[in-house]
Parts: sequence; C-alpha cells; structure tokens
Amino acid sequence: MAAAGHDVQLPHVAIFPFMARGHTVPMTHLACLLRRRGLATVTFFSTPGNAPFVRGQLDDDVAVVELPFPDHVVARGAAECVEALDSLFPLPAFVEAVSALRPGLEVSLAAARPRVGLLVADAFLHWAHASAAALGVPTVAFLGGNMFATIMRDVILRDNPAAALLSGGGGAEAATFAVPEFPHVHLTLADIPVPFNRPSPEGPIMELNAKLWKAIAGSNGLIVNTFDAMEGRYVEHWNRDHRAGPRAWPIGPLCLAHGGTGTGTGAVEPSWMKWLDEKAAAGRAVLYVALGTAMAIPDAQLREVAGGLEAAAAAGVDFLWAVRPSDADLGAGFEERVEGRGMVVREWVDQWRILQHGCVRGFLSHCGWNSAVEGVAAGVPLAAWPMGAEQPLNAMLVVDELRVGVRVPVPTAMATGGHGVVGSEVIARVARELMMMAGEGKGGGGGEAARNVASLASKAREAVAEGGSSWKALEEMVATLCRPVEGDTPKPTK
Ligand SMILES: O=c1ccn([C@@H]2O[C@H](COP(=O)(O)OP(=O)(O)O[C@H]3O[C@H](CO)[C@@H](O)[C@H](O)[C@H]3O)[C@@H](O)[C@H]2O)c(=O)[nH]1
Repeated sequence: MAAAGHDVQLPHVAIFPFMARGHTVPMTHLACLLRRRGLATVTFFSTPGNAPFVRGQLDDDVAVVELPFPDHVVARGAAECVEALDSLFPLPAFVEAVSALRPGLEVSLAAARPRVGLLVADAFLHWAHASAAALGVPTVAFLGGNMFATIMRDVILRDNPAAALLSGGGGAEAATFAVPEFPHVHLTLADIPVPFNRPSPEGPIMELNAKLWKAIAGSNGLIVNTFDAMEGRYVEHWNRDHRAGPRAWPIGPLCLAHGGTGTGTGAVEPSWMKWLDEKAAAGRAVLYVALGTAMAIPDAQLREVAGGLEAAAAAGVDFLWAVRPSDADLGAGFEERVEGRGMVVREWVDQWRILQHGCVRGFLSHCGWNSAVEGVAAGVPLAAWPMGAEQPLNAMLVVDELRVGVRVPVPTAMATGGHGVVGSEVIARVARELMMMAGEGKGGGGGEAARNVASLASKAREAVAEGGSSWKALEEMVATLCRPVEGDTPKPTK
C-alpha cells in the first residue's frame, strides 16, 4: 500500500469508515480536508462493494485501498453496507461480520510505506483500533454523532434515567430527568435512545455499545463533527471533567471541507438540480425532505408523509423529497397529484449541494447528525423528526438548545420504540410552519430559528476558515497524535 500523491515530509493518515453512508460521507470529507490543507497524505480503506461510492466522494489524490471480504463471508451473503439492512436490529451481527476484514487491514497497515502515522477508524470497527495499537499505530475514534449525544449516552449508561422515570408510577411519559452536570437538560423517556430507555437494557445492541466505548476509551482521540460555537460547552466538559474517553477534537462541520461549493457537479446536471434552479428562477422557496439512509420507513408512515406534503403543497409549500430507493410506495397517484409543486427523487442525491441551493429554505429531517450539521452549515432551519438511534438527542440539541428548528411532534409510544405513525395533518402543519418561519430569504426576515441558523452558519464558516477553531483543532490533532514519517521531519504546523 502506498499513499497516492505521497509527499515525503507529510505524515501518512489512514482512514477507515464504518460501512454506512452516514459514517462514510463525513470521513470522505475529512480525507479531502487533510489533503487540501496539506496536512497529510491519506489512504482511505474501503471494501469492493463500497469503493465506487467512496471514489465518487473523494478527491483524486486520496488513495483508496479495497479490503475484500474473505470468500466464506461473501458466500454467506453479507451485505457490504448498513443501508441493505433496513433496520438497526441486525446491526450487531453486521458489525461482527465486518470484523472478517481484520486480517486484511493488519497486512495492509503493516506493509504501508510510508508507515501509517495515524489511523482514523470508526468506533464501530472496534477491532481496527486494537489492530493498529498492536502495530504501534496511534488511533483516533470517530462515532459520527455530536458531543452532546455522546455525553448524554454516557450519562444515561451511568445514571439509568429510564429506571427513575419509570419507577415514578403513572405519568412516566411526562416525567423528566435533570442531567446532573447540565441541569438545564431535562430528558424524557422519548429523548432516551432505544434500548437505553428501558430500566434494564440488555442484548446485542448493549454488547455492541460496550465494545464501541471500549474502542473509544482505548484510542488516542475522538473526532467530533462539530464546532466551538455550536457545542463548545460540551466539548470543554468532555475534555476537562469527563473521563469516559480520550480528548475530543471538534473539527467540523466536515461538509465545509469542500469550501461550501458542493461535492462536485457531474458533467450532466441532475434533474433535481434543474428543478431547484427553476424554482429559484420563479422566486419559490423549497422544503427539502430527507429522512435518513440507515432505516427503512414503514409504508403506512411513508403514505402519511406523502399525504402531509400533498396538503402542504396545496397550501403553497413546494418540496423536494429524497426517498430511499426501497421506500418506493408513496401511495397511488401521489407524484402526479403534486406535479409542479413537489419532486420525488429515488436516487442518491448530493444533499449538501441541495441544502446550499438558494431556494431551499427548510429541511424536514430525521436528525441524523450529518443532516443536522449540514442544515446548520447551509443556514437552513430544520423540522426535527428523530426516528431512531441517537436522533432524539440530536433533536434536543438542535431545537431546544441551538434553537435552529422546530419539532415534529411524535406520539410517545412511537418515540419510545413502539408502533404508531405521525399523521399527515401533523406533517402538513409542521411543513407550513417551518416554511413560514423560514421567511423570505436564506437567513432573512423569518422567525427566531431562521435568524439563529443564519448566525450559526456564519460561525461554522469562521470555524473552518484559516485560524478558526476547527481549523486549528485539526492541525493540532495531527501534530499531537500522528507519528512522523520514519526518517522524515513532520511538516511544521503554521
Ligand atoms: O441521497 C442522499 C442521502 C444521504 N446523503 C448524505 O448521507 C449522509 C447521511 O447521514 P445522516 O444524515 O447522519 O443520516 P443517516 O445515514 O441515517 O445517519 C446514521 O449515522 C449518523 C451519524 O452517526 C447518526 O447520527 C444517525 O442517527 C444514523 O442513522 C449525509 O451526509 C447526507 O448529506 C446524500 O448526500 N445523499
């Protein structure tokens, strides 16, 4: 393995993302950032099934090394990415299957010339941290989420608020748990991610969680896709008072690695981009709707979303809805009925480019952390509709603390892991509220959330600009953690 575009004086950073789009995309941004800033040569590990996607996201001077699954794993039909799973419950088995890549990683790391000075590996690839440590390569963990959710997850494991909330008898749904370190944070049962919202959580997800935390605790640093103006108090708390893991490095928003110009435009402009251009030319504002890559949405819920958007469109809200290709059943005749007002896209879109389009003024999002941080960085207020994983905590941060969005009210039974749907009338109402609040122009005139998000977006740009907090954090992280190339002196930091 040799790093492309190798420049002898630069340290060699290897990056190994977990095989989920929400984990891979920000890591590709990090790879490009390290190269563009001349901080390191970069090797990016992937698998044959994921490599075409990864190459499409990366600059040419990032080397991609494919680690193939051993034959027996492929023969068992192992999917190469989480998006093929449809729910989070086979996740622990998927994570275990992926550990079949370990011998290949070890051979590649040991043979790398110049030697690898730092491995940035997803915490889900917990074994990769152990492999690197055995070879004397320092590691930085990446988890994909923000600092707030990371701290809250640790607090939840420590204090088991679900037990306290449920032991109070009736009214558990309305009861709140004040987080000792941050008494302004009041967790309800619906805010606590499944399965931590049960008094005695156990099972494969808990076992996986323990492995992730062990990997984080054993690594030399933790990368967080955030920035000081957004989460400075939580990063400071983690680095000063919290003992659950190594130093956190807030180096985001990573989507701004591309300088805010989007991740490249192919030769042919996609249909959705042309549609947005037409909307802009007609002076229309557009609501962007995307509910995540990792989890399938039940058909009944999809049809409620469709009904809600149709009603919102009838009331003047134009929308672009990016659906997972498998979430295809939106109800008979929906697309015909909304034609002109709404567009549905069933392919991979460049979400970051969409969010930056001048006419996109609101984002109905599941609050996956990348989507949330991209919305903020693009100055687009959010309607937060958490659907699983740590998303309820992201929604708390975005709506209650940063005040850059509104909430989609979700029935508690559904929010705590049970069945149910959010009705079309609720979706229509939130869509209209968000777009009214977003006002007449990006960051202009609208409600509090629109003003706040405009201000935070400009602070995000300051953070990644030369001399900004994230700019400095990345430089310092590489200088602090990365072993210099043998026989070479590391490039002096500016
Ligand atoms: O057509 C698409 C779909 C997605 N994206 C990008 O893919 C990423 C998706 O990430 P995210 O918004 O975080 O959604 P998920 O992939 O659903 O997120 C998973 O990973 C996140 C990071 O760990 C967690 O916060 C979530 O809870 C978890 O579901 C973002 O960068 C999007 O811009 C596109 O560019 N085009």
